[in-house]
Amino acid sequence: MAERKATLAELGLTARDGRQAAITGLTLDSRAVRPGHLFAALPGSRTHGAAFIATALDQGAAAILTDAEGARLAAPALAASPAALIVAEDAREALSRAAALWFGAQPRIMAAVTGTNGKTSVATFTRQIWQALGHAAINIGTTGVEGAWVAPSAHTTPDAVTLHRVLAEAAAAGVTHAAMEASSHGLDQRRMDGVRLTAAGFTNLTQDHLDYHGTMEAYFQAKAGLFDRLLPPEGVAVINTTGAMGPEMADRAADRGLTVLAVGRAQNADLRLIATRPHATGQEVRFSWQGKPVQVELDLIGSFQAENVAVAAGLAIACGEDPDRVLSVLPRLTGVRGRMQLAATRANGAPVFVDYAHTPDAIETALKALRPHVMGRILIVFGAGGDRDRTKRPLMGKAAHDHADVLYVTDDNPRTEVPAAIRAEIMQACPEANEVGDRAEAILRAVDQLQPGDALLIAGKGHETGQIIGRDVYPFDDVEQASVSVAALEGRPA
Ligand SMILES: CC(=O)N[C@H]1[C@@H](OP(=O)(O)OP(=O)(O)OC[C@H]2O[C@@H](n3ccc(=O)[nH]c3=O)[C@H](O)[C@@H]2O)O[C@H](CO)[C@@H](O)[C@@H]1O[C@H](C)C(=O)N[C@@H](C)C(=O)N[C@H](CCC(=O)O)C(=O)O
Ligand SMILES: Nc1ncnc2c1ncn2[C@@H]1O[C@H](COP(=O)(O)OP(=O)(O)OP(=O)(O)O)[C@@H](O)[C@H]1O
Ligand SMILES: N[C@H](CCC[C@H](N)C(=O)O)C(=O)O
Ligand SMILES: [Mg+2]
Repeated sequence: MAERKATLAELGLTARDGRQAAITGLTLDSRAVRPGHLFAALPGSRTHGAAFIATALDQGAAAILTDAEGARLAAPALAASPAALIVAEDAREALSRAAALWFGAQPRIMAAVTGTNGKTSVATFTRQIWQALGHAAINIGTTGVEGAWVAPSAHTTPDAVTLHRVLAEAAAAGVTHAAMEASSHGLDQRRMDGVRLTAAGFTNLTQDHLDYHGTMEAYFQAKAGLFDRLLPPEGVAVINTTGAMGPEMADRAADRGLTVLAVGRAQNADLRLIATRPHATGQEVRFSWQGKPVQVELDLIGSFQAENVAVAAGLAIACGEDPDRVLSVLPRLTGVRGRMQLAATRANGAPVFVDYAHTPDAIETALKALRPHVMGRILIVFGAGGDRDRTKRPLMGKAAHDHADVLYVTDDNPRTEVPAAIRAEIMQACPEANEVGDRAEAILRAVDQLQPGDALLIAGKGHETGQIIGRDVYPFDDVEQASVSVAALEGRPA
């Protein structure tokens, strides 16, 4: 097959001096530049991509897309090159729009969800609802691309080039519906500008990622970009108005003239969550759709999951599904890997749950969700990630102190930080905790303590399969460690 080429105009770009180029591909990583490629030299958190323009030109780049600073930084290399130079006010946005044009196809119906906690759950449930209603659907996010088409993913919101490639390949494979996670980093970095959305959802906003955004206000503004910028005027905003900062986000969407479909516990919500009744393996939930009550059985633990299901159902409805049919398939939803997952059970009946809670609010929510299921004590094993928001660490410690009975503070991806220093920051707020740096040992010790009626929550890593120490990733899986520990203590093979 002849190599595909596009003009700059076909990618919505104009070179500074009107130069033309025949583009054979797009990339934002100089290491991936091939002859004829457009290299996007983007401003980064560590360096400016302009530092790699000379290398990209040496490798045969036909065009460079950058911002004014990048053009200034790489002026000598650019002056000596025949490559076209495109200087954009926001080079990230220009790259995303060019990627959308280069790859072209997207699933016909696309929904995105943002919020501090619950994105993966909502995106997965939305995909499951669509599949149950007979559509070829995928979800894209922290756990990769899943559903009717499958691929791994390094990011919750993939970079613009990867994302648009995935959307085009999935569409070519027949996928008609996609639900994706919009992370605050992804929104801030314009990774998903160019995605054609039918609806967008919001779960909640509580503290995380202040290392990146600086303030909660800036974090909120990044998330609000989904409704301010990405959702087209005819799009529907599905908002959990009883989630933290839900009313503020609903106001933002309404101010722009978007249709708001309110979900959650508020009396006037379009899709209202009236009550939940927990039992051993799930919960009975009473919803109402525009005033008409419906009772459904959910095979999921935690009333927060009922809220996530409400956002997912709202998204499916906003994308055109019949509300009665959407509500009728909710009992078929299955849990997301590493989200309140029952990982093992001791011979005395005590369960071990693995959950991805890695923020103060998520730890509190997960522990409170477990309480109605537990007559004895709740034990928790948790840590906090290195090279991430430091200020959340004591708040995570406090949430565990306030809502669990026995605490084990351990390591969770220390990355390049000193693990003991991270643990000390958590333990400022929970000095009574047992400190066990080695995560496998912490899990074993906690499992050993389980009495009849107790439950253990292993928080923070969920579906992850590695422990990041320094720049190395060591195999580690909380679910596996839970069953290995139970087996070792019960004297039987795992
Ligand atoms: C803070 C952050 O978001 N960083 C992401 C960002 O990097 P950056 O722009 O800061 O890159 P940089 O290292 O300063 O380099 C600047 C530019 O030079 C380019 N470069 C760099 C080196 C080289 O040899 N050649 C080259 O061209 C880079 O591609 C980049 O465009 O763009 C890179 C390329 O797409 C990402 O790989 C990188 O993700 C890093 C690894 C990361 O850890 N990101 C996390 C925080 C993240 O994005 N997380 C969210 C989820 C958060 C949540 O909700 O929990 C996510 O969506 O996954
Ligand atoms: N609606 C919610 N409210 C509060 N906490 C929640 C909610 N949904 C999930 N959580 C907690 O957050 C954890 C992560 O859930 P999930 O993976 O769905 O969120 P996420 O937003 O995708 O996270 P990430 O930002 O890491 O991608 C869960 O394991 C649970 O502890
Ligand atoms: N997407 C989140 C995941 C955090 C998970 C936790 N295990 C950690 O490493 O902090 C982040 O990168 O902040
Ligand atoms: Mg996620």
